[in-house]
Amino acid sequence: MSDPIIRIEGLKKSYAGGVEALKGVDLDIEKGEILALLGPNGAGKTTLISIVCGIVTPTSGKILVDGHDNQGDFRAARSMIGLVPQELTTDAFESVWATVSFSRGLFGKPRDDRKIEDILRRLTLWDKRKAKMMELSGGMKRRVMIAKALSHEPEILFLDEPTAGVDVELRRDMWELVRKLRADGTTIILTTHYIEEAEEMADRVGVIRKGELVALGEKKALMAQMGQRTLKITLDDAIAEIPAGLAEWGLALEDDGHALCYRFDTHAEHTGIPGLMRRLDELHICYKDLATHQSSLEDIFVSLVHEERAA
Ligand SMILES: Nc1ncnc2c1ncn2[C@@H]1O[C@H](COP(=O)(O)OP(=O)(O)OP(=O)(O)O)[C@@H](O)[C@H]1O
Repeated sequence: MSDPIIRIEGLKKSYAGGVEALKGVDLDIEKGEILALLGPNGAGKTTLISIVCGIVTPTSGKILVDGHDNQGDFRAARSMIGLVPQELTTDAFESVWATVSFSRGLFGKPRDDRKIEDILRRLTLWDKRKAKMMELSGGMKRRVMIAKALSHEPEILFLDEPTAGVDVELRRDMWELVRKLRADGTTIILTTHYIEEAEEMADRVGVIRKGELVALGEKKALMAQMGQRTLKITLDDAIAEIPAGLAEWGLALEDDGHALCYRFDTHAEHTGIPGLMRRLDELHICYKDLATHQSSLEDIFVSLVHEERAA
């Protein structure tokens, strides 16, 4: 495998108040991938992004962006990165065109109107180029934030909660846009609270909890590795409660008593399924369908966050 485009080593951050926002994160980000960082509020996602983008200083640790140390060689490292922050920060009285082209200048890139036009067209903002920021809808403002972040042609784009508070339609538009950017070769790191977003978009998913990266992997592998399966047994006749004779399987009664659900670990030596089927026969509980499904990323995420509460 080629060198990662971003290498994060032993990253720690303690804020002045004593909050340990990152407790030693190691993470390699591959060129061209979409990596989704999931985590509950306050897990440290924004801190991680802000340090990589040079907005927050780490307490310790090292970050290389395409081999450039983001402290020792900050300008080279930062020029490769575009950041779309959570907050929409633009000048209300500026036009879309000025906002985006000014941003390019900030990175010392020579003026290139064709490039700005190209970016605005890709983000379907061309028709709005003369509009003032304050005249735009929330969704358009978000697009301008992305256009700004792309204005200096970065190879890496960080999106901090790109779809927080946007409606479903706009969220799908954003996903489409992110896919297009990836197809053009941009590496994308996004943080999100929406599991659906990670499931839909990401090649790899990282879960951050209390300043630590507690899970990281290819989306499908992560689901297979951490997931459990559920066996759903659809009964001929509904039952009011789970018979005592089935207690050891810890079943759940669903669909108004028409289905029994059994969660099992795919990696366990004994799944418990043969015994369960025998017991159903013994109890004369007849069923008409059996189906299993893999637990979703959401199930995995909820169980990780649950561990946090239990800890
Ligand atoms: N400037 C700051 N000063 C002190 N503490 C901070 C500062 N910024 C963040 N924190 C704390 O660091 C921890 C991590 O915050 P961070 O914003 O990185 O989390 P997050 O995962 O991005 O959360 P969210 O999903 O809510 O955006 C939190 O406990 C937060 O209160």
